[in-house]
Amino acid sequence: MKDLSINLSGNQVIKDMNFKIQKNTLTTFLGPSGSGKTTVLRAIAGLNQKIAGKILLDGKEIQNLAANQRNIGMIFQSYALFPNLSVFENVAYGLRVRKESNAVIKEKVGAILKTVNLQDKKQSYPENLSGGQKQRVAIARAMVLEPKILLLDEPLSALDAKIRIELRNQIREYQQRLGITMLFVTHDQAEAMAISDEIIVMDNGKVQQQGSPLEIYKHPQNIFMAKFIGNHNILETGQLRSLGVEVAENDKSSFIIRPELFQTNMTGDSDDYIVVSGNIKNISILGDRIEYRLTSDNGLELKAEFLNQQQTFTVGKAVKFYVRKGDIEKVGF
Ligand SMILES: Nc1ncnc2c1ncn2[C@@H]1O[C@H](COP(=O)(O)OP(=O)(O)OP(=O)(O)O)[C@@H](O)[C@H]1O
Repeated sequence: MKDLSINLSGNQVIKDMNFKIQKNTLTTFLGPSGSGKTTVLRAIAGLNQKIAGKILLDGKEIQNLAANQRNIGMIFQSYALFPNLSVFENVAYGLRVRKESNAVIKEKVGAILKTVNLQDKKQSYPENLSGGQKQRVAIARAMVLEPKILLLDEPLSALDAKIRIELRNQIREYQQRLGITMLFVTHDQAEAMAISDEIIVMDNGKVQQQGSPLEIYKHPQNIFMAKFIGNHNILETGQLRSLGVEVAENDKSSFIIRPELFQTNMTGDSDDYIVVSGNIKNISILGDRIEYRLTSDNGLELKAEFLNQQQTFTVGKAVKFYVRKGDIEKVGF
């Protein structure tokens, strides 16, 4: 994608975006509502009227091709199945349009229904399927055409939490097993982290950062990223100095301490740690973890998270928490 800009009704919704995705990987667009994720996906699929910039697929420019000449598949949140066609015929539809023979259709549809574990539903109609099954039909219908890239726009958001997790893992498994290039849109961080090779974080029509889930979590490039991904404590220079960390007084950076990096004991050389003494102000049980909000003796409000099997504290208790100096991440603006 080179210098992509898109105006919708006079609004510049996408602003000079540049990014690359690798073949046979799963890349996710992650960003707040309105950041432009769907607009970029539609541009790749050829569903936007007018764009500026270049879209290259396998080194060839495709931005001027009609949608049906791009060999790109797209899956939406609403499954968009044909209600009057069986599961088999829904999946076979695109192959029939391509005038494939009945023998080829039978073989390809059979194989893909096996992949998505719906062989025994091939005669069923969409109204008799669960939401997760309908979405698997939609995925099979797109995959059977062997698109060069499969675009998935919030495909799981209509499903309940448990099915959503199951299906996201299945999508990742199909992608890896069949070696498909997928571009997935979500605003759910956990979903993006769980299934992606790479995440492209968007805000306000621009790429904020692209990298592996671990890279973007551990090394946010700017303050937006630090705030957007995961839970965080953000300290300014003076606040960090008040905890005894040597930082130049005129350093304008911000410093991030992820709450889960606090420890209740030092496990190495004490010179490598900062010590935060304070009192527990508030406790939130997060399920597998507990979040403590504490007020430090020098007046900072900080969050610390621990697995809940570890030692637990009560509100008002005086505590000492430790964090490795090397775990404090410095970020620019
Ligand atoms: N047809 C349109 N005319 C004018 N502005 C539009 C149009 N469609 C979308 N927009 C604006 O473009 C911006 C990006 O929209 P887009 O749907 O791509 O965001 P998104 O990141 O996919 O959001 P969501 O997660 O809510 O689906 C939004 O500010 C939206 O209001």
